[in-house]
Amino acid sequence: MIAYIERFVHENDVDSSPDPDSAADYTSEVLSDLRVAAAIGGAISDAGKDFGGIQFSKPLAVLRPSDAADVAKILRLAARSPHLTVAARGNGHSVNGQSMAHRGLVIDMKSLGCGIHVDAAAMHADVSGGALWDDVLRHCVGNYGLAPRSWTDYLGLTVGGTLSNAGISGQAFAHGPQTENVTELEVVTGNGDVLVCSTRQNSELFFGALGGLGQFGIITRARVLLQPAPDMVRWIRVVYTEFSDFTRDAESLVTRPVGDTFDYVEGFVFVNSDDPVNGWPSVPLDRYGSFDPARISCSASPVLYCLEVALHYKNEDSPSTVDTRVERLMVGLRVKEGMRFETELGYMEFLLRVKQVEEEAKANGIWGAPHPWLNLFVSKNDIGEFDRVVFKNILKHGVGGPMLLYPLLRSKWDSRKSVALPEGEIFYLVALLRFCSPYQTGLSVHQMVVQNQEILQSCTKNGIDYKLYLPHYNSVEGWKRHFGNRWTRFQERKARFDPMAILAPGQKIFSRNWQHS
Ligand SMILES: Cc1cc2nc3c(=O)[nH]c(=O)nc-3n(C[C@H](O)[C@H](O)[C@H](O)COP(=O)(O)OP(=O)(O)OC[C@H]3O[C@@H](n4cnc5c(N)ncnc54)[C@H](O)[C@@H]3O)c2cc1C
Repeated sequence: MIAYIERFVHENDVDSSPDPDSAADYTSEVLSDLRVAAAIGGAISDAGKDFGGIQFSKPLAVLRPSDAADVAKILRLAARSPHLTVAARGNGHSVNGQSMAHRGLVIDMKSLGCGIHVDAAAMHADVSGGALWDDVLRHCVGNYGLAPRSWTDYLGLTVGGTLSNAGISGQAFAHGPQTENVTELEVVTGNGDVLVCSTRQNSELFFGALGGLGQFGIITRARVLLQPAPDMVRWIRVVYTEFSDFTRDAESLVTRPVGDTFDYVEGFVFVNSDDPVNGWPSVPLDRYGSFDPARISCSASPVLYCLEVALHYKNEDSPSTVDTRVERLMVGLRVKEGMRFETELGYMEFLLRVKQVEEEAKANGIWGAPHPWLNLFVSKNDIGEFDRVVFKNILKHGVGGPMLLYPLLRSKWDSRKSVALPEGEIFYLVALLRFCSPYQTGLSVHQMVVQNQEILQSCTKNGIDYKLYLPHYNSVEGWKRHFGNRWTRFQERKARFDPMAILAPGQKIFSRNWQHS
């Protein structure tokens, strides 16, 4: 049964966009067909905004289904209208309106509940598409001593939301993104069919939905692979002044055989200054650590680089065993004296590390402020040029937040899935995680958006091979360029699984009458 519906009342609605099929009237019909009482006038403004805080929309209603059958019912009813669209909203942590449905229906995926069922013998968990990853972590580790293999840095995201993109963090070099660590999905297609899919069953839907930007169906369940959870983590940062040293060491670590390298490899770029957010103070791992700028040569560039690695271990491992393993893995890395920082913490604490940042940012009022983030995958061949043009020039003063930079391996990404990647085996994630402090002087939100465009234009001008991660374009031409020779396959999957283009309108890829235009 649908658990609850909130419906938007267009009071003082000055929106002049066309409403060709009297969508509001039609929604009333849909709601009455669902045979549930609509809570009219409830606040649904949350569904009209997202973490990015740049795009806003006015949905007609927010629906809170309790299972896949309810979701199917909503989609079948929406299909009876020529214009109604439906967006699955995970935790709304998109930054460009991707989980919105302007004048459409928004499904609150969290209403499906966590629904986490672990099969310890088979080493997997069946998890609701609306479950948050931090709930998955707590349940699996707390009750079974098991954990998913691949994560995101921040876990306040839903399983369906990250699987619709990729889901990457410092484990992805070894295990692939989260999309490579699920073996089965239950998906409600745009046709309103509830299908179980895997590499062997309904495989086209399985490959399409993973990284599919919500275009082919709504993921209501995912089977997530598990591994034994460690107890503790040794977390290390190493600072480099030379970009080539940083990339050489990072690439060396991610290309070593699994078991012969760290369990987690990431990195970031920071500003060579005392700026508390972008500069030296952002490096030490604990409050007692300090960064000694005297160790940085006067001729160093305006930005510096930090490799970040972590090693898992068990409580029963002696400190000397852990030290020996760490030092063996550090051999060959170009670590300068005084430029290594480290700490030890519990595995759960490590995976939940961004939660603390969230709490502090909420207290400072910057969590709720706009986030004009830009995420890119840049080919290894062009990352040196990217560093020269973007980090050392356009971003030499930072972005008011982390600038992540770390290598990933294309061979860990199944090309049958929907994610678009640049050429070559090694490519880099570049994540410009901009935060706007209400109290800080610096670029305005608009200027940050313009700077993002400037970065992309510079990439194009300099022939840099890149793809947007968490992509957004406002034109079909942009999407065609993004998918390149995979665009035809993407369209064919759309025609098969969501031919009326009901799903995920906030991605702005297809419109409801796309097959006739
Ligand atoms: C603070 C923060 C940290 C982040 N860290 C990382 C990171 O480390 N690694 C990383 O890879 N990403 C990261 N992201 C990006 C994040 O993975 C994506 O934005 C993701 O889509 C957010 O999940 P969500 O549940 O909020 O999805 P939403 O924003 O609600 O939805 C995203 C898209 O997926 C669709 N969708 C949602 N649920 C489903 C479903 N069940 N089935 C089908 N489609 C669905 C929506 O319609 C929408 O199009 C981060 C984002 C934030 C805000």
